[in-house]
Amino acid sequence: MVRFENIAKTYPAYRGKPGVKALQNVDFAIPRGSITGVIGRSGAGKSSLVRLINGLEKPSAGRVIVDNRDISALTGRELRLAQRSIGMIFQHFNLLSSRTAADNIALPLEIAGWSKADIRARVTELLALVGIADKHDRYPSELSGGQKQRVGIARALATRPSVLLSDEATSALDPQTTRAILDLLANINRELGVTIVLITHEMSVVRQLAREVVVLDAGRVVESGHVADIFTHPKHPITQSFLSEVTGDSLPVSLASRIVQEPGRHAVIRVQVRGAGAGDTLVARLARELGLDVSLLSARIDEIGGQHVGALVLGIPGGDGAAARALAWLSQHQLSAERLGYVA
Ligand SMILES: Nc1ncnc2c1ncn2[C@@H]1O[C@H](COP(=O)(O)OP(=O)(O)OP(=O)(O)O)[C@@H](O)[C@H]1O
Repeated sequence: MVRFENIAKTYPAYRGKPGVKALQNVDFAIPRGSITGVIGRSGAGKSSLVRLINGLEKPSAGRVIVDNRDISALTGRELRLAQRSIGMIFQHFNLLSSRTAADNIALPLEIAGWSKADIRARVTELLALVGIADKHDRYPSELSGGQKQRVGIARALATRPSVLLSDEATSALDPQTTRAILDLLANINRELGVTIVLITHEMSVVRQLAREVVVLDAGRVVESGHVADIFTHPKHPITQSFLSEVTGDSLPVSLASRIVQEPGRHAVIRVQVRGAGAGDTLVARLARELGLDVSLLSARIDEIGGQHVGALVLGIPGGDGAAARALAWLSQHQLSAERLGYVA
C-alpha cells in the first residue's frame, strides 16, 4: 500500500528562477494489489509524485508511506533496502547498451549481493515471465521497443518488489505494442499481486489497464476513485477534457466543416452518453416521442469499466422549436446535451 499524507513538494528558487509548488495538499491511498493510474497534463506533478514514492525526492511537508514504512524519513542503507521493494519502468527503457538482456536484468540482483547461481536461475525465470526467453544474449540494440520494455519490466521485478512504478512506460511504443505491454502488466498484477502505479498523460492507457484513477492538475488531486465512476461522471473540466480524447467528443472533420451558426435545415445536438446501456435506444425513443425524423450524424461509444461512455451527434429537423423540445426531452431524461449549430 502507498499512502500520501497531506504532501506538499516545493522546489526552491535558484539562480533567479522562482520556486515551484509542484504538489500541494496531496492526500490519497493506493490500495495494495491495485492498478492505479495517475493522469495529468505536462507539469501537473506526476514525476514529482513518483520520485516521492521511491524516495528519490523528499516531500516539503507530509509523509509518504510505502508498505507501512515512512519512506520519506529513510536515508542511506535503510532507504536503499526499501527501494528494492519498489520497481520502476521508464519511457525510454533505461537499459545499459553494453549489457545483454540477461545482464541488464541481473544488475539489481548483483547490487543486492545475490550469488551467481541464484542470479542465473532468477534471470531465466524473469525472461520467461515477460515472454522473451529467447533473447537472453541479445543486446538492447538488437531488440525492438516492446522487447526492450519487457527487459525493463523483468529488471524492475527482479528483487520481487511489492510496488511497480510505470512512468510513461508505453509512450514511446506503437499502439499494438502498447496493448501487448499493458496486457503483460495486467498479467503480472494478477499473478504476482504487485501494486502497479501508472503515470501517464494518455487516457487510453488508464482506460485499458487501471481500475483506480487519480487526476492531477497543477499539483493537486482534482478527482480520484474507480475508473468507471470517474469516467461516467467526470466532474472536473480537466477530467472531462481527458475523457473527450477517448470518447470522441471532437467531431469528424467532414461534419465539423458543415456546421454553421445561422439557422439551417437541421439543428445539430450533441448528447453525452454515460452509464450502462444509456445510448441503446435513445435515438429511437427521441424520434418516436417527439414525432421527429431524427438523424444520427456521428456516434462514438466506448466501454470503460463496464459502462458506456461516449457521445451521439443528432440532426433534428423542424426548426428551433423542435430543437428546443428535443433538448428539453433530453434534459428530462438526465442526459447532458448541447446545440452545436446547424447543417443545411
Ligand atoms: N528538480 C526540479 N527543480 C525545479 N522544478 C522542478 C523540478 N522537477 C520538477 N519541477 C517543476 O515542478 C512542476 C511539476 O513537474 P513534474 O515533472 O512533476 O510534472 P509532470 O506532470 O511529471 O510533467 P511531465 O509530464 O512534463 O513530465 C513543474 O512545474 C516542473 O517544472
